[in-house]
Amino acid sequence: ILGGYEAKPHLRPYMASLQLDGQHVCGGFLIAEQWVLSAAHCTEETDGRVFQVLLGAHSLTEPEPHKRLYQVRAQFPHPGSNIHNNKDDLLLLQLEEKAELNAAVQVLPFQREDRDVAADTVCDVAGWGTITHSGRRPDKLYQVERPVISRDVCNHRTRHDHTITEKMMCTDSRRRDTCKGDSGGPLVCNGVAEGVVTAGSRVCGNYKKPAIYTRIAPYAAWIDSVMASADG
Ligand SMILES: CC(C)CC(=O)Nc1cccc(-c2cccc(CN)c2)c1
Repeated sequence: ILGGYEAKPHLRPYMASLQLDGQHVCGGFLIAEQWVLSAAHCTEETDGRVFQVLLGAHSLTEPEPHKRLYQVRAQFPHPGSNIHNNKDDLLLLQLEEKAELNAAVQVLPFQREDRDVAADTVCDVAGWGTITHSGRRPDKLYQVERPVISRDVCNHRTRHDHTITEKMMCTDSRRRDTCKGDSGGPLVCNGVAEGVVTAGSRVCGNYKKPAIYTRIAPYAAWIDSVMASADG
């Protein structure tokens, strides 16, 4: 998160850190007791290894009462996701067991009504992604508030040049922005997860490249079907 600030500990009890060998790779969030939603492109540099999911954390390294690392039983990237574009950039992770819910571990509801969030709506996004242009990685969760910008503005030739589909949304990226390691985290508007951070042009804090999110509502049926099929 660029231009943001340290979050209040455990006020975002749905936040997950997707880790490999104890290293934070991407964000994610708890959408059901045994399910975390993240971004498919987070699996690009894992060469087939399965993530571990840290829940209940504020600091990535310090011991905290409700902090717990969960094994992942299965990972389900959206079938339409690919490395060449940001389309269908969603990843469902089934935990090895149901997460123990408590003050620091809670589910976040996601938007099921497929309607655009109005431009200028101020939403918030959090993550353990880089907090400086030089790539400094924080130990604590950071957050930032960002206004939604219209798809027309985001699709302007000088911005994302008509690559933003109706299943994506954008927020202003002037100075304050998402960055490497924030992918997979939720864009929360009025207490509901409306989007999932995607890397997009992989630049950060440049107003010409607004932050891009996969809108969740268009994928509600896919999410429900995967959870139902795998839960048995
Ligand atoms: C395997 C993956 C972690 C590789 C990857 O995603 N790299 C990477 C590099 C630079 C910026 C970003 C990035 C993320 C989220 C939002 C944005 C743009 N606001 C950029 C992402």
